[in-house]
Amino acid sequence: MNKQVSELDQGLLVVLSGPSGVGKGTVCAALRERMPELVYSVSATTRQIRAGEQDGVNYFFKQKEDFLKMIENDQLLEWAEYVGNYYGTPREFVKKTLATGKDVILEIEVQGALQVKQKFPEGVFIFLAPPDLKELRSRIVGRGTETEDTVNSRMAVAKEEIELMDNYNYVVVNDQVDLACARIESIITAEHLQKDRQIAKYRKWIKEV
Ligand SMILES: Nc1ncnc2c1ncn2[C@@H]1O[C@H](COP(=O)(O)OP(=O)(O)OP(=O)(O)O)[C@@H](O)[C@H]1O
Ligand SMILES: Nc1nc2c(ncn2[C@@H]2O[C@H](COP(=O)(O)O)[C@@H](O)[C@H]2O)c(=O)[nH]1
Repeated sequence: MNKQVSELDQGLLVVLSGPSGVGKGTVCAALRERMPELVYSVSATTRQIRAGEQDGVNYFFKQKEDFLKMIENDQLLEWAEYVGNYYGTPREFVKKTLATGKDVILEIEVQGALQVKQKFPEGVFIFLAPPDLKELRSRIVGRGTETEDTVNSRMAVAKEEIELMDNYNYVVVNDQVDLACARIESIITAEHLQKDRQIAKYRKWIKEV
């Protein structure tokens, strides 16, 4: 693990959230190619592994008992039950990575994002939005991973999630993957330049001189 930095130089916690099928995974993967320094937090889940997914890469796939133990032992920064499965962010990895000055990105659903906001209001909360709901359904269906029932459940949750957009700092429409990535990259760059973060550092230096 890299050296720890002072509290003022900690990395940014970027939370990319939004309805299932909007393209969080796709945009996040493209963003990590553009910004290889951005560290992706691998979540834990109890859902079944999909074809092409790898344990420890896409998710840490857990039995329900093991996931519940992680909750009991306070090992998760946030967790949520989503359409019949549990999902959560391992706390220690995020904490340690931010402490080395690196930015971390979480790709999570809305209940979890709101929990992170409570605990970590200085994070950057980005809602990835679909161009419209018809396109959202066609992306979930087009991915070919869900039954008709789970498509309907995910769409029902999506409508509730869109109502919660107001809790985020930014809304980025994922009309085209490269455009969405460019918008998110600009947000991250701007957040690093945000004046309160800069002022705190200069004040510390002035005190030290
Ligand atoms: N801008 C886009 N235009 C068209 N299709 C897209 C776009 N972004 C993503 N997709 C497609 O939409 C589908 C869903 O994308 P993806 O799996 O990344 O969504 P997600 O938000 O991560 O979903 P989940 O939350 O369920 O994991 C995929 O088939 C992906 O290729
Ligand atoms: N609250 C959390 N939500 C998470 C986490 N990891 C992923 N997710 C979200 O769950 C849904 C469903 O994901 P899928 O892989 O089954 O399609 C989706 O919105 C993910 O973003 C997490 O750690 N916490």
